[in-house]
Amino acid sequence: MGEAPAFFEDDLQGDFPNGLLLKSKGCETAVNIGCNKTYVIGATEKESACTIGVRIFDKSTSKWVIPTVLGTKPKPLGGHSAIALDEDRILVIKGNSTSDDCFWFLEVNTAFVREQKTRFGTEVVAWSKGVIGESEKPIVISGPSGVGKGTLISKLMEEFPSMFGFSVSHTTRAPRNNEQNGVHYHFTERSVMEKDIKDEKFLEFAAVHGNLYGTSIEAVEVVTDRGKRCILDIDVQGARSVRASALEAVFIFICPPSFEELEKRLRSRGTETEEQIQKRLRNAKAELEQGNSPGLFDHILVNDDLEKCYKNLKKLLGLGECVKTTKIPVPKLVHIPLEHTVSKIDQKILINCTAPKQEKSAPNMFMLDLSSTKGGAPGRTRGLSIYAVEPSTNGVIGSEVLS
Ligand SMILES: Nc1nc2c(ncn2[C@@H]2O[C@H](COP(=O)(O)OP(=O)(O)O)[C@@H](O)[C@H]2O)c(=O)[nH]1
Ligand SMILES: Nc1ncnc2c1ncn2[C@@H]1O[C@H](COP(=O)(O)OP(=O)(O)O)[C@@H](O)[C@H]1O
Repeated sequence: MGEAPAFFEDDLQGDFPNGLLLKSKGCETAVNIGCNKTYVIGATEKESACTIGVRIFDKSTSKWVIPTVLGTKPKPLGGHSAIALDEDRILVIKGNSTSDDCFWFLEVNTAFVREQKTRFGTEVVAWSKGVIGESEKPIVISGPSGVGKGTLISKLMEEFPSMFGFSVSHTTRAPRNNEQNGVHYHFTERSVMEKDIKDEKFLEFAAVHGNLYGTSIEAVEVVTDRGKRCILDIDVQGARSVRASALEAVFIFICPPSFEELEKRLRSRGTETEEQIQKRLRNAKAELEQGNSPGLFDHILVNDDLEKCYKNLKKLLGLGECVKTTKIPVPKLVHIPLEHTVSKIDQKILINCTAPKQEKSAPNMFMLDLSSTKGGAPGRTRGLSIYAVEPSTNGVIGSEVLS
């Protein structure tokens, strides 16, 4: 086990209060959670190899513990501050970065982390990136092979390119002639995908028609980070897993007008061998039955006439005839300098930026409101809002909403 950093060794003797930023030296911060645990977050070795590691000092045993770290980590930090929000989460603010990448949550005792502790039999921590503002719920589209899911999704993305983004799944099946890696699917080896599943990189996965398919957490996040509404084309088993996950979504099942029509479409597409068609038709029977499972899908659409079905799909997504396709405005970016201090006031964090290079006119105090955050590891923590605030003699006055 590594030695305690010099600054920290001294502090361990002292009795420091819970829930406050303690000290930051180089790339490390130490935060107390409860009576017994201190989380040290930051660079492990040299500055150049600055990877954000996490170590836990257990005061009851006087031992260091290296936890299993889950979730997408923040990119190496030059410096950061950290503050305990409660017994469950630590807020980490990256210095010298903008508000689209500076707020991170290290979950230490959330429901997800507790579940993973039982699973791994180790200490577990999980990263979740904080995202400013709300985003609309992802849309899960399921239905048997050949029913027209891909066709409907393509129409939606063509008509509303700035509004929707497709979650690119991973699959072990071979690409079809017209399919591009990274666009239609991430085509991957089974062993690689199995390892990634083990490493908790997937939101859901299923074996479908003899191949593995899965939605990586990253696939959904790259879409939502761009401010777009994410569309997932996944099978019924996958839909069930997403329903059980922390991801809130709208679930739509697409039905064919008849089994004969489904077979006709599958054949006319001409992308499968006869054997593959037979397998897909056998599976379609079970999928159609499961599509009607109570509580699984929010909407069922019959894809008989394509235009009619597309119109109904748009209607249930709240896209009337005259919906504008203008870009959703990107929230104004706030720059948090390397030098800043943080303090906690209820569910709000006051960030005081003291960088000398700040423009005179630029605000240097911000309030980060966490009261309506949703989600969390294994995905993003959403719903943060940030305001510029001005200090006054009797507290904080005047605020400007930035997002
Ligand atoms: N669970 C799950 N199913 C997926 C995923 N991606 C695709 N599928 C489903 O896998 C099935 C087969 O997909 P594909 O091989 O592209 O064939 P197609 O549906 O006939 O076009 C379909 O039901 C898809 O909805 C995924 O990431 N997870
Ligand atoms: N409403 C419809 N009427 C007739 N053909 C359709 C309809 N919707 C889709 N198709 C066709 O059926 C085939 C299968 O559609 P596709 O979108 O690939 O299905 P899925 O993605 O569900 O497997 C395609 O050739 C497509 O052009």
